[in-house]
Amino acid sequence: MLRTEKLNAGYRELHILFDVDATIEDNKITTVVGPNGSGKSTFLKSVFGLTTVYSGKVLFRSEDITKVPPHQRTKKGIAYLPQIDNVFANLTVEENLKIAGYTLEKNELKDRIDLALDVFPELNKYLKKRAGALSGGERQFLAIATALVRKAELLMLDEPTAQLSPKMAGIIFDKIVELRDRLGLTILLVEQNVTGALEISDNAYLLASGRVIFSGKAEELLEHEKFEELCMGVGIEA
Ligand SMILES: Nc1ncnc2c1ncn2[C@@H]1O[C@H](COP(=O)(O)OP(=O)(O)OP(=O)(O)O)[C@@H](O)[C@H]1O
Repeated sequence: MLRTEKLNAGYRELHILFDVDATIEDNKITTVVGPNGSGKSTFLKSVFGLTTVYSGKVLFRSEDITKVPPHQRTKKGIAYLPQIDNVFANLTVEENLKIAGYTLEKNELKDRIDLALDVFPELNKYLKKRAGALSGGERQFLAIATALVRKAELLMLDEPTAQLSPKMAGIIFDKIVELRDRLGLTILLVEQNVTGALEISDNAYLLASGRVIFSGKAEELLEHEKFEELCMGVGIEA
């Protein structure tokens, strides 16, 4: 579904990603792990068009989208949910869902909201509540629900379980699996909760200092004899 080829990207003159080759397969969960500052979020932002790309390509369904602005990537079915500020805190849950689908015609909007609420029935009782008053987990539900209303096919989530209780993190992981299995979505995940994320993932990438140092099956990475060293950044040459 999505491929990057020799992607070099960063923030103006600050070069962060080096020659990143990645293939994000359809209907799979792919997790990007790596030490703090290794460029995981920058990778998601680059796929969404929020960084400076110096060279290389981003291909979505074989189309070169490297120069396509973010709002058009959204229209193509790519959703990027940053760790914070991923909902409108001052609007109600219902308003957030409606705004997400503002380009849809009325019946379709209703169908998409029904679908989102079917995946996240927990939100039903909060429709009139301000999003800012939701718990961290509920806010993640809402953020993902708005992506469903927007008809996302590739859903990129940046640390969706950050600051959540282990129980709520487990629920979020279960929902992510449901999005893959029930709705056929393709998920690209960045997580600090490495083990939890890899356990639900099909594929994995490990970044260190902006370079891919492992790519393969998630279980291969989980079972790697140097798993902890690799993921904590200990012993990795910068
Ligand atoms: N908007 C920005 N402008 C300039 N530099 C940035 C910006 N965002 C991130 N960086 C820098 O890019 C580098 C990679 O950051 P990034 O957030 O991609 O890493 P990460 O692997 O997601 O880290 P973490 O696990 O700590 O979230 C860091 O050195 C960071 O300071």
